[in-house]
Order: sequence, then structure tokens, then C-alpha cells
Amino acid sequence: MKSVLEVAVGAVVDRHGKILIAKRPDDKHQGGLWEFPGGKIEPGETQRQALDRELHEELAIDVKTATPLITIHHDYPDLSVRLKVWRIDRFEGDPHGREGQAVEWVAPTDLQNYSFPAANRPIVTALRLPPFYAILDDSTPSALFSNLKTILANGIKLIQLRLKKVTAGEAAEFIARILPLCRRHGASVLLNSAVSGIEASAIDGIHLTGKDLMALRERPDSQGWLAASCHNEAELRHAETVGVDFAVLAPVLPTATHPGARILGWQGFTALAETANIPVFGLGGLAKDDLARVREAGGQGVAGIRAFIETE
Ligand SMILES: Nc1nc2c([nH]c(=O)n2[C@@H]2O[C@H](COP(=O)(O)OP(=O)(O)OP(=O)(O)O)[C@@H](O)[C@H]2O)c(=O)[nH]1
Ligand SMILES: [Mg+2]
Repeated sequence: MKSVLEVAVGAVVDRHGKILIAKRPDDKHQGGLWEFPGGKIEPGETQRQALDRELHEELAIDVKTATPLITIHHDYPDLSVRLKVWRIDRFEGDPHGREGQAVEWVAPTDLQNYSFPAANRPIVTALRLPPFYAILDDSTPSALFSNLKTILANGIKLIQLRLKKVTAGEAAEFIARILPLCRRHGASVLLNSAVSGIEASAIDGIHLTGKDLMALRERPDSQGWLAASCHNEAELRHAETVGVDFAVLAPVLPTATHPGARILGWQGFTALAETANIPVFGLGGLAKDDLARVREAGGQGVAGIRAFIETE
């Protein structure tokens, strides 16, 4: 079996939410491209020890708090890497390119303007995504608008409209009504693929049902987010192949809305999330408070239908 290079990588975030990137020296693997600082794990080191050492060597900082962000497996023609990526929100020292490398602080939405190694695409996605994803369900159509307002009041910045009961006309009317409000709150709106007849340009992205995901052979050209509902390894692999930006993996725990569904449990969720090469939100029986556990399990964050409509 081909050996895999284990690498610890840090996305250092300043108090304005900007992220530090550095230029790889021209003579190194993937040279001349931008990277998140880090390096190879040495024998006997844990990933976290390697992260602390590398960021001290490369940026002259002491890491205080590091949260798991995503793990990427990537096969370059000449080398296979496993990048364990951490988000660093607390550190001491004034980060600078200690080895003479250029560094820049970049807003998450501007990261796409820089050239990174191919393995980094999902890292950039993970850094652009928020920790929570609310699914606005129309099981009670009369409560749609008030539920949306509660979700926004709870500070949620990513929302899926799962409008399966209302007519296409009612869905279009609802979207036109709520979009300006969501924009004012800085929230992005994805539309479930089961809803037809809405212009893709009218929303911020599409959320594919598991069935629509499996029917897709390639990523549609439409701009914006492309997300998908997944329940098993085959669906996750297909999501990666098609070029989906992020997935929702469910059900992690039993829920009242889906009685009798096969539960992944924390163990099943962890096994799938850790091997996924795209950010994965956990869904099913989770609350906001489960965020730390989801991240430890290799996930991006918490998705929920009811989790964000309970007033705090
Ligand atoms: N640090 C870092 N490495 C990355 C990123 N993306 C990516 O594919 N890699 C790959 O991960 C591998 C290890 O990274 P590295 O070159 O920083 O290792 P290092 O600091 O220990 O280098 P050195 O001891 O050779 O100077 C390289 O093959 C590199 O191409 C990234 O964003 N940051
Ligand atoms: Mg390095």
C-alpha cells in the first residue's frame, strides 16, 4: 500500500475573522501556491503537538485554542496526504513568515481568489461555512414565517427551505418575501431540490435530496452552494464525486419526525464524517449544544429542523 503523509494544518483566525495564508516556497511540493501553515507529523508526536510545533516554527505563535475543522485525504500523482486541519481562534504572538514566506490575512469569502493545492478546496469551503444549518420545514405552513424569524433571531446564517407541502406558487411568493430579510441578517438561503419552478438565481444554492443526488452525474453549472442529504457511505462518495460543496448526514440520533429510521449513532456518524472529504453537518436529534461533539467527530456543525426554532 502507498504510504500516506500525515500533516497537521492550522487555519489561524484573527479577531476580525480573517484567516492567515502563506505562500509555499517555489522549490517545495505544490510550490508557489498558497497554503494554510503546518507540516509533517514527526514520529512520536500527536497531531496536536505537531500543529503547535509547526505554527511555532513557521509563524512564531503559540496556539492556545485549536478546534478540529476537517480532515482531507488527497492523492497527488506523486504523493498521498492526510491533512488534519484545525481552526485556531486563540494564539499568542504576532504571526509572521518566520521562514521568509509571504503571508496574508484574508476574509473567508475572498479565499476563493487565491490558488491553493488541489487538496485545499474543501478546507476553503469549511472555512466559509457557518457552524449551524437550519432546515425550515413546511409541515405547518402557517408557522413558516414566524419560524424563519426565530431562526434568524437565533443568529443562524445558513438556511434550507424544505418546502414540500406548499404549491410552487406559494413557495415562490414566500421566497420573494423572505429573501431581503435573510440578506439583511447575512443569512444564505438554499432551496431543497424537491421544490421546482424557482429560478436558481433567486436563491443562494440548491440542497439535493438523497434521491436527486444519486441521479446527478455531474455538478450543474448554476452558481452558489450545492449541498446534499446523505445517509450512508455510498451517498457521501457520490456527493464528493459530483462536486457537492457540503453534505448533511442523518440521522445521528433518533428523532420524533423520523421514527423507525436507521440511526447512525455517534459511532456511525464519526466513521463516515472522518473519512468524508467534504464538510459534513450532523442532523437528527441534535441541539446547538452538540456542536463541540460534532466537531470532535469530524463534522462541520449541527443541522436541525427544530433545534433552531425553540426561542432561547
Ligand atoms: N502545510 C500545508 N501543507 C499542505 C497544504 N495543502 C497540501 O496539499 N499540503 C501538502 O502537505 C504536505 C506537507 O506539508 P509541508 O510541506 O508544509 O511540510 P513541512 O512544513 O513539514 O515541510 P518541510 O519540513 O519539508 O519544510 C506537502 O506535500 C503539501 O503539498 C496546506 O494547506 N498546508
Ligand atoms: Mg510546512
